[in-house]
Amino acid sequence: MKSVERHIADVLELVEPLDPIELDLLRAHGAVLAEPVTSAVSLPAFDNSAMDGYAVVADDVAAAAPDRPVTLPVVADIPAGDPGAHAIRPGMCARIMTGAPMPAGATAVVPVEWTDAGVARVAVHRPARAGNAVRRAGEDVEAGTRVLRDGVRIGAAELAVLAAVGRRAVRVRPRPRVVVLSTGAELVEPGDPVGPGQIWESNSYMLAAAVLDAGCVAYRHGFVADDPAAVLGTLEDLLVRADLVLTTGGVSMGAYDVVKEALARLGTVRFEKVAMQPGMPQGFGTVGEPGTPIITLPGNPVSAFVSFHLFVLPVLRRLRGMPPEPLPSVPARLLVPVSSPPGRRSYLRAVLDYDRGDGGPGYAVRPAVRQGSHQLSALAETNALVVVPEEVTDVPAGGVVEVLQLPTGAA
Ligand SMILES: Nc1nc2c(c(=O)[nH]1)N[C@H]1C(S)=C(S)[C@@H](COP(=O)(O)OP(=O)(O)OC[C@H]3O[C@@H](n4cnc5c(N)ncnc54)[C@H](O)[C@@H]3O)O[C@H]1N2
Ligand code: MOO
Repeated sequence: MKSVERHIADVLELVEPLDPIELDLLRAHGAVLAEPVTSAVSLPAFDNSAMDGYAVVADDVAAAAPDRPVTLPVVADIPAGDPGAHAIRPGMCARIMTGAPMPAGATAVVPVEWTDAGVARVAVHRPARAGNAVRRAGEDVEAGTRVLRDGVRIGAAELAVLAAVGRRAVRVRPRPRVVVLSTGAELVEPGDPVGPGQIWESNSYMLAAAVLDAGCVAYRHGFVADDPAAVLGTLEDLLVRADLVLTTGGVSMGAYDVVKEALARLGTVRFEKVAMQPGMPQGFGTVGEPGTPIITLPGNPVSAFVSFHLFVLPVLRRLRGMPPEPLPSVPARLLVPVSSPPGRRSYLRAVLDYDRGDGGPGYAVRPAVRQGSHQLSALAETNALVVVPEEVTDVPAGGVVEVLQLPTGAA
């Protein structure tokens, strides 16, 4: 059987990073920057006040005290947005608001709370040192410096930086578009009545959500019946909107395994067994012209879930122009013993938490009791996968295992 590593390497070969495009700021949210961003200007662009108060010459208020306030005439009123043509001389002050440009000659800002808030004249009852509550030009960003590097995911903070340096649009690798298609004659749309032998379809919902959580666009196609011609026809229709196609079901040894039957004929999709549990039957290749990558995941819901996180997530990262890293992993102490079939690497659904026992700082992990490939309820309660290597069949409680942390939500 094929190793997990070999399969990861093979599916990664399917894709290249998507070509960069120019997107307006809000549309760039969630995309990955495809250029380093340098600021043409300094931020702040001008010296300005950090507080609502009075711009003063610090020496003038050096001796101010509650019982000996210093009173100064207020010669200007400077709101934020003021073009900044004001100046003061020693013995004067200007009322100033947060973000307003410092008047020439002023060396400090006295917050309004340290004064009587006067309008024509103001009594200052606390000294302010030179530079107090003044934000200097360039102290955030100096003109000409790089503010964002190529390859970062554009989230809220990155959008703020882009807007603050005056960018309206930016060059990015867009969110990959992923079509999700389930197959199976037994599948019924959730909420619709189920007849004998039928089940409510869940894989396409799970995968569409996982795709969204991975920062991509998901098109859930629902499901097609167990008919190879229907599968091929549906795929052809969906390719126009896909950077990647994901299917579930129909890849094993069954007499009606339509995905395998339909795609094997094309000669561009390989079906293999990977030495893992769950997720053994896997397929990958391309469909259509010029060849849209396709990954065919097994139909058992837990198998599809685990396979997505091991194989599809790195592919999505590469499409986005990010390093195709695996899930983050940590060592953890097992709270219960586990077993695993020989020759296959097990991925056991588990709850990872801080070690609250005698294990000292670190993690402890409790695998779910229900580890069947069809047992979805346990999956919903877990946040991690315990890895039991191929050559290991038993690990006692207290043993240290590698644990993969599952994503917690939108990325
Ligand atoms: N003789 C063998 N039988 C099986 C083998 C094998 O090696 N030899 N492998 C088993 C393993 S492991 C897996 S995993 C499954 C994979 O089967 P398929 O990918 O062909 O999936 P299906 O047969 O279509 O379905 C399997 C199972 O999952 C349910 N299912 C499928 N799609 C959905 C969906 N969209 N939503 C919810 N549930 C779904 C389906 O009803 C079946 O119960 O094969 C084993 N058999
Ligand atoms: O390998 Mo299958 O994926 O166990 O159920």
